[in-house]
Amino acid sequence: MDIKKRMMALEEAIEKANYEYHTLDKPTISDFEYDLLMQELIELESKHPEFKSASSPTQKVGGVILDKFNKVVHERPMMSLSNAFSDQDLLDFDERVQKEVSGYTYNMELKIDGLAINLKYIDGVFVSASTRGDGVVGEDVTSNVKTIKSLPMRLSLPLTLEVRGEVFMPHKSFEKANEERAKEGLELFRNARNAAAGTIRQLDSSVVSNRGLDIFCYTLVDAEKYGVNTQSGVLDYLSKLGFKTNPKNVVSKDIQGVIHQIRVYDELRKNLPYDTDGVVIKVNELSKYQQIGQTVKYPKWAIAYKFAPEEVTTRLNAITFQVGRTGVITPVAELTPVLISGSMVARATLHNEDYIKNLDIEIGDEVIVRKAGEIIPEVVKPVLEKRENTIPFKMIDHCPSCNSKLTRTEGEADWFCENPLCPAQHVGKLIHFASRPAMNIDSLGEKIVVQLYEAGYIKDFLDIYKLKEYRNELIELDRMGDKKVDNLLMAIEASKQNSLDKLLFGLGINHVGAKVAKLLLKKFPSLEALKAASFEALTSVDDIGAAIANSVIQYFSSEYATHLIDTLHELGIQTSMPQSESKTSPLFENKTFVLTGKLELFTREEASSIIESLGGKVSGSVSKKTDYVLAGSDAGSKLEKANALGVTVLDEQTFKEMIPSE
Ligand SMILES: NC(=O)c1ccc[n+]([C@@H]2O[C@H](COP(=O)([O-])OP(=O)(O)OC[C@H]3O[C@@H](n4cnc5c(N)ncnc54)[C@H](O)[C@@H]3O)[C@@H](O)[C@H]2O)c1
Ligand SMILES: [Zn+2]
Repeated sequence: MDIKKRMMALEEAIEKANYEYHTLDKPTISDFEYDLLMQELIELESKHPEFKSASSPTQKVGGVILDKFNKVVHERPMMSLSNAFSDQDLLDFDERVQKEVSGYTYNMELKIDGLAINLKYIDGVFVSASTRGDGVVGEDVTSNVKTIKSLPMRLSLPLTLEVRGEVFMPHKSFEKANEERAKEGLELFRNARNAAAGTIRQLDSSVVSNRGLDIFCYTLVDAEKYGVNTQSGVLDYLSKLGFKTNPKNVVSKDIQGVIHQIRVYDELRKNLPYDTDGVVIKVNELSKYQQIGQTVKYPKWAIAYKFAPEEVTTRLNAITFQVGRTGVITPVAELTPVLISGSMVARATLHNEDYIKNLDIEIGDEVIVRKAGEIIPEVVKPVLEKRENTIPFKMIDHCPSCNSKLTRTEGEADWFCENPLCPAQHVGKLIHFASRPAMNIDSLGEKIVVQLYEAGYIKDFLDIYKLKEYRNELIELDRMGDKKVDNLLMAIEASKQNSLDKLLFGLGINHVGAKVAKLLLKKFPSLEALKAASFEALTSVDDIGAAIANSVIQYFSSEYATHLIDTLHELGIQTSMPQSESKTSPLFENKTFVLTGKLELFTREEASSIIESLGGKVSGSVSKKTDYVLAGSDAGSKLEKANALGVTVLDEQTFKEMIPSE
């Protein structure tokens, strides 16, 4: 296997997951799967540092910051935690700590599955709250956090301080929120963490106040300034000041004690009224932190032990089939609903035909289902001892949507519907096209796509742009009305201005993910140029291999592609990158930039797209490989690091002057 390709594929998969999880609050893979991808990438990077990219997700904290909130620069970065999955990982962690310091103990806390929030108090009065964001810049969510009843508005002492904690949604609130959403016909929250994150990042505070969020606080920034010397002491002190802290923390004198206590926590957590996804182990003595140090992403004096996914037994009542946008058929287990890790599960993936056959799963079996604070639960195996009156599984041979005969290529696991007119595939493609990372037509969600498709208004995404001719008819549709239709039409018109890489990604060409779309357009800055590109020309682009090239050629040689390009012209949708964007500049070409602080002349997106369009790269963290750091006001640790490494720091004015004029 080509290691470099694998690393790039991992990066792309992790970045997609990060975006869906941290920005959209709508993950599509489980935390368990995510952690596996991340572990694999970390391992490959340590074996092949030559292939490690400066912008690797292993070097970055969390997500993108939403524009709808004001931005807040954290005076002290809000970091992530490194992970442990086994006793051995914990022993290794302890060994690393021992190399740096001695005479320490460990404080253990439940890892609450919510989102980290930074709280500021001045003279004992609550003033503001922000999300972690990318660790350096977060979102101002003061008015939403204010609605949390257990958060003290005034402390028992008139202190000025910064406290951090986890905002979470207790199971009761989660169930109530989903009941209400079900009544209103809204999409359900997938789990309590996503519900909490989605709630905190929504604009209407009155909605937030009804959602029953709660908070456990665990960090006091610069605690030693307040005469506190241990992490367990921080928890006591915070509690005295009036903060809610989690009472289950335990101090352990060594790593053996930690390993023992984790077993206790794993039992205990099953009966808690909120989700936990692990245990956070921190060196207890704060004075040792500096000596032990930190990486760009996490402190070395703490680690998060992640619990193995929770497994539950239930009955498999039926197996149904889903058709994806590429025509792939996925068997789905229809289960007797059970509560797993705090959410009700009624369906789980069975992956493919071989998975079911290899595990010997039959309809009517009691099955073990796994889910760890996560999204798509999976059937782990049947309980064979309990088998009674089951029906053997038989793979279907015709598409459940269009009834075409299914095909399966030798050596591959999946069955496909290859009918280009298959309705289920069309709907899947339309949903993908409108999704945020693609054309970002916010008001064109899954339900509306299905509705418009079934009513015959959109068959193909080009039809989306013709919807405005049917305004009056659309208003008459169920659950529509003029306001909704006008919003929809406006969002559609606005999407015409998107840069071409979003459109190219939205086309859903096999192997052309968001990152590959950008790479391709750098060299071939229009759909016409892509259509004309030869196999050799395509594969001459760094990181573009034969599979991608073949897939692009196949797509653009179809009659449909010619029709597509013509129609896009007629509709007034860009099929080429703006002129200036396709020029490169020697000052930018192959240079790596890092942005930090508050920019005034440009938004971060503008600065990034200027850099990328001129041939440069934008990375999230400063390293020796960084060429320039563009620093706005209030720049923090990245600026310090740049200075320490001798990286050139630009102010905005200088940066502006570097941009070639037309
Ligand atoms: N499913 C997906 O698609 C997807 C995508 C991205 C991330 N994730 C999940 O998020 C994780 C990575 O996110 P991360 O960078 O926030 O790391 P993390 O969740 O592993 O650990 C850091 C976070 O733990 C939280 N925390 C809870 N209790 C704490 C305590 N007592 N003390 C200190 N911190 C505490 C804080 O919010 C802190 O920011 C992944 O391991 C995965 O589980 C999932
Ligand atoms: Zn079909």
